[in-house]
Amino acid sequence: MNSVQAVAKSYQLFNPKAYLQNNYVPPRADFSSEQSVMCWKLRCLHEACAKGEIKGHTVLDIGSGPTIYQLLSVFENFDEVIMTDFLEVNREELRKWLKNEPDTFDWSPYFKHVCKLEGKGESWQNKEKHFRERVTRVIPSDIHQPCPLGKEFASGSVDCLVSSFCLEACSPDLEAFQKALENIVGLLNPLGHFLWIGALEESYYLAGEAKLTVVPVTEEMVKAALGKAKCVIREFRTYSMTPAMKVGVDDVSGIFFVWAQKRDNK
Ligand SMILES: C[S@@+](CC[C@H](N)C(=O)[O-])C[C@H]1O[C@@H](n2cnc3c(N)ncnc32)[C@H](O)[C@@H]1O
Ligand SMILES: O=[N+]([O-])c1ccc2c(c1)CN[C@@H](CO)C2
Repeated sequence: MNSVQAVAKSYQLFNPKAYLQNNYVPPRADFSSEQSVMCWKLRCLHEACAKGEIKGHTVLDIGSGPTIYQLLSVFENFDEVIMTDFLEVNREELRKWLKNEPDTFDWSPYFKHVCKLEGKGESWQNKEKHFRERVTRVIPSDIHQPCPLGKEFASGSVDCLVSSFCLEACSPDLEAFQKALENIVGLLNPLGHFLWIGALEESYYLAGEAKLTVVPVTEEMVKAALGKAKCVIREFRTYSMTPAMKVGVDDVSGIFFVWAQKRDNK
């Protein structure tokens, strides 16, 4: 078994509901405090999307997991949203939520917060309804394949890429991290936009029975990786985890937010 296969094996124990409880409820998702890491992430995504440049037909989310927050500011500027993950348990969790089935995660605080950020007076129920309508596919992905979505998706077939906490959490080492970045950027049209959130200097995280190994990356390493992947950085922001945000489910030091654009291949 090679190192990529070992990572895939470790994910067999990944528990979506435990993962959501570890990271997407207070204190990390405390909407009463602007200092919470989730308020920071949603602010970064909102401010980048509010500039009006990030728009087109298809936005693709790589390594969605069981979460949707990463798309709540970007989705309205696109005709279709494609969500993807390596694990069927995560794709099933997303499908159940999209069909409004019982016993799924309550994302309403997130919709309320994004409506507040946008300040358009839109009801959160309306935004939630629109989101459910806009997600057209929930399909498998594997960032370690040259064609992460399989042969159907030719290179340069999407207008915007989103990925949050995936590349560093699924790559055994920096070389695999770099190759995975180039694999997913290959899906992006030239001049397409890339909204990327990730963990800084993290070596592990927990998701129920699963203890996942993370390749620790620094701000400089992420910036260098983007340059090698022929992406121009439009914005790079970081958040340092405060003691209140350190809840014992990982050893993450900080979070990065990148708005990047794929270079034109002319
Ligand atoms: C830390 S979770 C991130 C989930 C979500 N995007 C978020 O922001 O919390 C990492 C995700 O990557 C997925 N994953 C693991 N190996 C992968 C691979 N080879 N290709 C794509 N996704 C993978 C896992 O199933 C998991 O959902
Ligand atoms: O602070 N957070 O909001 C937050 C959310 C998700 C994740 C982290 C931190 C750190 N670990 C990653 C997996 O590598 C997942």
